[in-house]
Amino acid sequence: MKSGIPSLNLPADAGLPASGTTPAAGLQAVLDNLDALVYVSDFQTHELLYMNAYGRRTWGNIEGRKCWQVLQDSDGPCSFCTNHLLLAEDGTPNPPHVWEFQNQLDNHWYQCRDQAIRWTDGRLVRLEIATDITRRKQVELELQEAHQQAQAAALEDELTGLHNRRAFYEFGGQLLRHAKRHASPLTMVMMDLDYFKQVNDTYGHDAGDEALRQIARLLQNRVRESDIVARLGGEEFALLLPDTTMGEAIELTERMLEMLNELVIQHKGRSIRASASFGITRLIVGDQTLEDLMHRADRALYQSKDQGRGRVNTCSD
Ligand SMILES: Nc1nc2c(ncn2[C@@H]2O[C@H](COP(=O)(O)OP(=O)(O)OP(=O)(O)O)[C@@H](O)[C@H]2O)c(=O)[nH]1
Repeated sequence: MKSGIPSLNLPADAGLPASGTTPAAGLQAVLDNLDALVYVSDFQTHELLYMNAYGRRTWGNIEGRKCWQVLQDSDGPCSFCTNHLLLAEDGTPNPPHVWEFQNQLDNHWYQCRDQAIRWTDGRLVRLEIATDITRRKQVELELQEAHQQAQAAALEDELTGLHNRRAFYEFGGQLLRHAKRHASPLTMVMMDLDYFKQVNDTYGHDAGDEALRQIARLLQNRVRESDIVARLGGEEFALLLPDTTMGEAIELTERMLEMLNELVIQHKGRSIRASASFGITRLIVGDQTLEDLMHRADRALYQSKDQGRGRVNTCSD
């Protein structure tokens, strides 16, 4: 089929340049000078019936070719084809469908207005008008990325890379709701380093920071991917362990204490040792919020401190 639109049969008073040109030639000039792709394809066969100069410059010749061959270089109709959205159930045209997508051939982003129209021979065909929105899309994507980074940063403890207090509440709340809904076990471990002030006073604040980083790594390496490890602030850490019974949590915590006691932190040629006190609790009937568990875990933690530090206590009611 020949490209072009001379057969649109527009009336002479169609509001197009009149002097020295036909309406069809004027319309052709308008379409070929548009800063947008305009094409028409057959609904059934996908054969391209028309493409303006903008489209042909980018995607080439359309003679005897289908839209998916010219515009996407694919082996068959595109999975994202919108043809089915352009006609109502009774077969009449729907209002234009407007959407955005990235073209596989030139990698540009386009805003597309797709519409079913009557072609010159009376059949309904697909008309698409697509404008290049790549620059706007790039800005949008950069903003989105910056937003995601800011969101991630807002949930991360800057010193250790663990979750921060805010993330602990946010993700912990989700784990709590899940555990309550499925009646599955959930345990919480609170940990507070012992005599950490002495580490700072003896070795300096930098050394204290390094100790916090290495201890954070030790905790993170001991837990499962589904567990939450957070630095709540200062030298206080918390773990939330889904699908973990009290017995399993005690075993894990005692192992952590052992490893912590064995850990030798090297900083500027000096060896630093650390220890911690722990408090463990589990989800019990009646718990509504994360704070309910935190209060009990804290009680157990302070018992560990009172009893001389470097130990594990539990509180289940
Ligand atoms: N280096 C470093 N030190 C911190 C940080 N946050 C809190 N600290 C220190 O942690 C110490 C906490 O001291 P305390 O609350 O007295 O507790 P502690 O010395 O660990 O004693 P107990 O908890 O009673 O065993 C203080 O010296 C804080 O300055 C941090 O981000 N970096």
